[in-house]
Formats: sequence, C-alpha cells, structure tokens
Amino acid sequence: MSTTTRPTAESSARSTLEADRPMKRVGTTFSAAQLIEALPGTFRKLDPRQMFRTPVMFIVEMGAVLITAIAIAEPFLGGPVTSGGSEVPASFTWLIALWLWLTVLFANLAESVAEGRGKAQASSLRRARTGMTARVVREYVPAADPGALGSAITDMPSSDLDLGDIVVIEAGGLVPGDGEIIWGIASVDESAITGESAPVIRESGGDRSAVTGGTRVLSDRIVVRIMSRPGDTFLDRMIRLVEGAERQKTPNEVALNILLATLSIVFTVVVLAINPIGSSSNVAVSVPVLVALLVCLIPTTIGALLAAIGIAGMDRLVQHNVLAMSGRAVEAAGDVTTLLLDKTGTITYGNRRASEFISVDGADRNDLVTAALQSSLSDPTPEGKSIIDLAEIEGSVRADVAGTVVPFSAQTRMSGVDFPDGSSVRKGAGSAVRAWVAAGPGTATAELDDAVSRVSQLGGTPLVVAIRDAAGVARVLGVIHLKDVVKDGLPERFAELRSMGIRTVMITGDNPLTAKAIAAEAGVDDYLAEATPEDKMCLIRKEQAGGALVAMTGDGTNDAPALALADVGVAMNSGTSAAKEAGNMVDLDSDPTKLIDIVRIGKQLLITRGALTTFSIANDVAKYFAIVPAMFIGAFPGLAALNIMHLNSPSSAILSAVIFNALIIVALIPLSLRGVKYRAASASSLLNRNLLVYGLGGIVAPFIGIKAIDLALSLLPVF
Ligand SMILES: Nc1ncnc2c1ncn2[C@@H]1O[C@H](COP(=O)(O)OP(=O)(O)OP(=O)(O)O)[C@@H](O)[C@H]1O
Ligand SMILES: [K+]
Ligand SMILES: [Mg+2]
Repeated sequence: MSTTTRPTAESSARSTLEADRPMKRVGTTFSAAQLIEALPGTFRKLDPRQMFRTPVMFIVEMGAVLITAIAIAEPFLGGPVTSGGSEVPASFTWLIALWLWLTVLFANLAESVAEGRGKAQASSLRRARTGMTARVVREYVPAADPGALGSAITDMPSSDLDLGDIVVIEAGGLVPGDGEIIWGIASVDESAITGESAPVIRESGGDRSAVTGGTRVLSDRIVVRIMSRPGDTFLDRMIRLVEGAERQKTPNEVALNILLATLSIVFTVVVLAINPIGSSSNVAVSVPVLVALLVCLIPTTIGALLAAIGIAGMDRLVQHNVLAMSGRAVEAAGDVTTLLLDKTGTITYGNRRASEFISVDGADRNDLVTAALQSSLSDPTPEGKSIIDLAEIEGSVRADVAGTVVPFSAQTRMSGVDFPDGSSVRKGAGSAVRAWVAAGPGTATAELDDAVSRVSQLGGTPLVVAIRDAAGVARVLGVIHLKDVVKDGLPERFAELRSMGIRTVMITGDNPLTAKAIAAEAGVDDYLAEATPEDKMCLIRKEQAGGALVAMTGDGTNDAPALALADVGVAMNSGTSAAKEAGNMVDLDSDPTKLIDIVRIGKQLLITRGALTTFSIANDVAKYFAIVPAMFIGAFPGLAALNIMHLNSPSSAILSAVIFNALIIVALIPLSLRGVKYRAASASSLLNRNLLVYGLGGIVAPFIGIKAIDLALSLLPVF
C-alpha cells in the first residue's frame, strides 16, 4: 500500500452525488396530524406484556394501577388524612394516579410518534408491491432470448413466485420479484424504492445484474431468475424495517435497559425501607406519596425515550436512502475509523467498456482483435460483451467456435477458450496473462509493459490478450483498454471523512498502476491493488485486530465475504444480491461516500442516548431534594432548612415533582426524534460538553420546573 497524492483541482468538480441533494423526507418536530395518528398506538402499548420490555415504565404503570385502586378505595376507608405528618387534600390520590397514567402514556406517545414516520413510508412502499403479474418461462434455454425462441410463458400473480423461477420482463413492465438478470440488458426505473427518477442500467453477467421487485423496466427485454422467497422480498424487508416490525434491541440498548432496571430496583428497595425507618405511625408516609417518590427517583425520562431514540436513528437513515438491517451496525457506524472501498462499481460507475485495442510485439492488429473477440464470445461479463461490441465496430465478424470455455474468476483474473486442436486464447490482468504466457512457454516484452502502463496511468483497466498455438508456444498479441469513470465529487467527500478521523482505503482486483491512478483521482488515503476476495477479508481482519472499527462498501459478489466481515457493511443497491445479502446496510443511491451520513447518524444516535441518560439521572437527583424535605417536614420541622425551594405545601411539592417528571418526557420527544446536534469534534470533547450541558441542565431544570408548577398549583383552591 502507498499513500496517494491529494486530490487535484480538476477533480474538485461539484458533486452530483445523491447525498448532496437536499434530503427528501425530513421532519424535525412532530405535527398535530402525527400526534393524532400516534394516539391508538399510545393506548395499545399500555398492554403490560409490552410495557414489561421497558422495566422502568412497567414499574410506573404498576404504580399507576395501585394508586388508582387506592383512590377508589379511599372513601370507604375514611379518606387520606396525613402523610409524613402533613395534611393531604382529598383529591391528592386521584391527582397522583392521573399523572402517573399520563407519565406512562407520554412514554408510549414518544415511541408511537417515532414509529409513525416509518408507517407512512411503509404504506407508499406497499402500493409498489401489490397486484403484479409475473410472466414465467416454463422451460428456459440458458442464455437465450425467450421472445426470439417463442418459449411457453405462463402468467401468475407475483405473490406466487418462488426461488429459482425464471421470469421475462418487457419494456414498461414491473419487475415481479427480486432477482438476477440472466439474459439481457435494460434501463430500469427504481424510483418506487429509491425515490430517484433517473433510470439505471442493469445487465446480466456482472456486478450490476440485480433487479428489485416493484421497479419498472423502461427499455428492452430481460430474463430474471427470482432470488427471493415469497413474502421475503427486498420490498417486504424494507416495509418491515421502516415499520419497525423487525426492530430488535441493540446490545447497547440492552445494557442500558439493564442499568435502568437495576437503578429502579435499588430505588424500590430504598422507598420500601422509608416507613420502617420512620417507625412511629403518625409520621408514616402514605402509599401514594411513596409511589410518587419512587417514580420521581427512577430514570423515567430515558426509560420513556430510549425506544424513540433508536427508532428515530433508523428512520434518519431511511431518510438518507440507507436501509440498515441491524441497529447494532448503526451504533458501530458511530465509531468507525477505517473505510474500505471496492473500486469498480463503488468508486467508479462500474460500466467498464473496451475502448481501444493496442497490438504489441509486431502482432497483427487483426489477430489481436480476433483473439479478443474469441476469448469473449462466451464471457458473460459486461466487460466481455463490450469487447465483442468494439471488435465488431472494428470490422471483426463473430463466428462461433467450438472449444472449452474458461470463465473469468476473481482468483485467476483471466478468461478465454481452449480449442480442440490444443491451441488456446486468454485475456486478463497483466500479471495473470504474463504468468500464463511464461508457462507456454513464451516471453513477454517491454513493449507490453509500456502498453499496460499507458492504459493504467489513464486509470483504465488493461486486459492483456495472448494465444498459445497447437505446438504449445505462447505469445502476447496486445492489450485491450477497458475504460471506467470515477463517480463525481468524491475527493471533497473523502476529505470530509478524513476530517471526521476516518481513513479511506480503496481495494481492487486491478493492477497497482491503475489502482494508483484511480486512487489519486478519487482522493482516497490509501489503496491495495491485485486484491483477491481473501485479501479483502485479510485486510479487514488486520484492521480489526489493530482495534479499528471497519466499514466496507462494495457491490460485487467477490466483495460479499468482506461485507459480511466488516463491522459496517454497506452494499451498493446497484450491486449483486450476494453483496446485498452479506452487508448489514444497503445504500439505495449506490453512493460510496454515503458513509459520511451513516457515521454522522450513528454518532448522533450514541450522543443523543448518552445526553438524555445524563439528563435523566441528574434530573432524578434534583427531584430527590425537592420531594424528600417536603415529605417529612410535618414530622421533622428541622427539615425546613433543606426546604430551599419554599414550595407551597408538602402535597403540592410532591404533586409538582410528579407532574414535572411527566411533562419533561413530552418536552424531550422532539429532541429524541431529531437527535442532539452533532458537530465534527473528538469523541471525548463531545462527551465532556454533553456532560456539562445535559448534566447541569438536568440538575437545574427540575428546580425551575417544579417551582413553576407549584406556583400554578397554589392558584387552585385545593392546595
Ligand atoms: N471478463 C474478464 N475477463 C478477463 N479478465 C477480467 C475480466 N474482468 C476483469 N478482469 C481482470 O481481472 C481483474 C480483477 O477483477 P475483479 O472483478 O476481481 O476486480 P475489479 O472489479 O477490477 O476490482 P474491484 O475489486 O475494485 O471491483 C481486473 O482488474 C481485470 O484485469
Ligand atoms: K424519574
Ligand atoms: Mg468489483
């Protein structure tokens, strides 16, 4: 690996990448309509079996049930008289019960509003899924155009399609399910899924062969092998994802929930111990006051908002056209230190096309073109097809030849044909074909090296063409120049990643010179050339062993193992289904720099959760000082010294604390949905700043809030 030069001025053209356009579906606060939509869910979530998943809020709900029962029973038992030696107004128990119920409902509301944003999107996705007809080819002849053959075709509903079915889709038709194109090339409108109206090219044989159910074929005819099971298509998964149906708690969330539950249990024990300590019955604290105290002490704020924060994070990714299959990956993204990128199809557009034949060593140009054509006749890759196209433009005539096809593989980096008379033809990466020629036996000359470097320095992929005659003598005929284009606006975006502390490394199967040229043009920090799929995995393991959290973006089947191994594996939507299956995120815009947004969203999620946890716990400490003196002031007038807030009466102090505890949840819903503002800064300085803002804020807010509520309550005749 070597470090590349910094981006040049020419390459700093304005980005046309998707990530630069204004975001499509962004809402930072919630509207009245959203609130109304969230109401049914708010009440449905009262089901104790659901509440139990959030232990803190489950305790509040049980408290609400208990206090409601006491409020109902009180008139028959002589009514509430005193608590902790103070008089209590008759409506007190009912008021506490009411505000405990509201506390639970506000928590449910937060989650329900967070879910609501995905539901709207899910219903628009559902529209893309319904009512499609699939045209299934019964007996498909491999690699043929069923239209030309007049194959038998049966129509069936797309919902009946199964794994392995072969369907044909004509221009204007909807793709009935996810699959791989096995014949043909077409432009496809994927806007139903990506929201982006510019059509994309999909073709058989390469890394751009995947099509998604619900998208529309705009031109030509393609044959697709279905790769998804009924009910488990990409669209189905996307719907479940945005609806939150598949949402599972991340390890961090589980750990935080355990911490919150532990705190709750500790406080429950503390509160239960209050009366025995206060011994004599005239100072005994009543059950409603004990429950009120408990609810104020346990971390209800974060308990209520935790789920909403997580859902909102996933939702923000969807707004950026990224589907995250796991919340764990979103969190990991917040700490990514290294980004590995595949070259072809990720940094470049991936439509490598033959643009030039260069003969070397005195070889006849026609022989080169013919050999290139022959070696590509049975090569289904887009590169292979582009060579045939160019050879035909150059006047070569396609003639079927019998022979054993040697298909391209990422390991051999060559493809070709072995003919029955013992001769053969190969094309492929320089190093691979050179070795093949040397074993011929034969020699390659400096003229070849020159041609290869010339193509490489232009950022092109040189494919060396060689033949071996029936006598076993090999020789090089020349080089095919495969051209690819680097996506726009990459250097600025990689510079941004650098400023976030993320190192970018391009890994490619291509030769070092091409890699160097493309790396310089794209502005990555480092590159690794001639990498096999195993090398890609090794590099990830090495980085991980050194403590780095690794993100990988790729599109090809040969990237799949690496995508699966990386902490954050972002598959390009344009890529193969193997890549999309292996990664834990899919970028619908196929933009390799989307990681900038993914990292930002991951960091924001972690920071928001940390900030609100700090706030919640600081808040609870402050409430303790507001309530405890008030609780016992009747019995121990000496506590008046602690009563720094001078609240109206003990019962109004306690009720004010409970009301504040409930209202702070509602007040913080917008922040948990929107996320704490993220600035590019080191993790420790962000942490310190947040501890200060949210810790201090958490201590001060209750004093102001409770005092204000107490003042308002004092206007009521009851207090
Ligand atoms: N159809 C083909 N026939 C022969 N050789 C090929 C063919 N396609 C690619 N090659 C050669 O094999 C090399 C490795 O290809 P591979 O697909 O593994 O990597 P890549 O696509 O170039 O890089 P990346 O990993 O960035 O996508 C290419 O650089 C090229 O030299
Ligand atoms: K609380
Ligand atoms: Mg590739």
